[in-house]
Amino acid sequence: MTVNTQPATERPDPRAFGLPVVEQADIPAELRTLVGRVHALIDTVANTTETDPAVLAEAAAAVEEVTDRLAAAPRRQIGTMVRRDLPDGDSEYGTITNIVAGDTNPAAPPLSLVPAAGGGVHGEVTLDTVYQGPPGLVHGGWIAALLDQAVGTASSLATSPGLTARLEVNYRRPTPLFNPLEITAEVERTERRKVYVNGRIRVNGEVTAEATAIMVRVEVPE
Ligand SMILES: CCCCCCCCCC(=O)SCCNC(=O)CCNC(=O)[C@H](O)C(C)(C)COP(=O)(O)OP(=O)(O)OC[C@H]1O[C@@H](n2cnc3c(N)ncnc32)[C@H](O)[C@@H]1OP(=O)(O)O
Repeated sequence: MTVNTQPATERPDPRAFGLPVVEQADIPAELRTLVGRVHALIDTVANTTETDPAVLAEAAAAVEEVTDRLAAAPRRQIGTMVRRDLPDGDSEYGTITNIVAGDTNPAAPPLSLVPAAGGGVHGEVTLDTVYQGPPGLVHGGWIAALLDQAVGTASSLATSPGLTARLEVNYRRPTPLFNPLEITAEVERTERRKVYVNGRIRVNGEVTAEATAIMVRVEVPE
């Protein structure tokens, strides 16, 4: 039982599987601004107390008009990947619309995970009411989603990309909205294609949720 690390150069290039790759640096700043404003729109619509039918109808028409204008351009191919440079000089691929970490997904927080000094990955994210479950708290499914992303990224960077076969989440304390969530994960051991990974979310240094996972590395045809 050893932790087998694999250099980034041996990771499969998504283009070999017919998946387009976008360089993160090539995503237009204006698209990033649009993504941020649409996220703010989601949060605002979810929380508005506006009841004037005329105001609401006008807003819906304005959103429809913008949607139609953007829909005039072709949609991205499903499975489009983004290549990101990491601070340690390594790089990673992720799906560009990933619901947790996707650069162009307005519904994503987004969570950015980078290699941690002591091994594994870490990231920080603050969630608004878009992710609310119980009053003032992060939805349990979203806690699992954050942890799934963290264990998946830790496994991918330490070995090679895989799919989550098993994810067990222990919800120890409520995870609050509007507080920085510190997310960490690291590989414990590998057995053939199975990668055993642990992850956790901390708020003010206290663990609110932790996960154990088995990732199964995808087989890359020779
Ligand atoms: C930088 C990029 C970072 C990306 C991060 C992304 C994070 C997000 C990750 C996800 O959300 S993935 C989406 C959710 N997961 C899935 O949809 C996976 C669905 N399941 C499958 O596709 C297959 O079941 C799976 C690929 C997991 C395994 O099928 P395989 O046919 O490839 O594996 P196989 O059955 O040959 O088993 C290989 C080993 O894994 C073990 N295994 C398979 N499924 C298991 C399971 N469910 N639990 C425990 N072990 C399992 C199996 O016993 C065996 O162990 P041994 O080597 O000891 O014989």
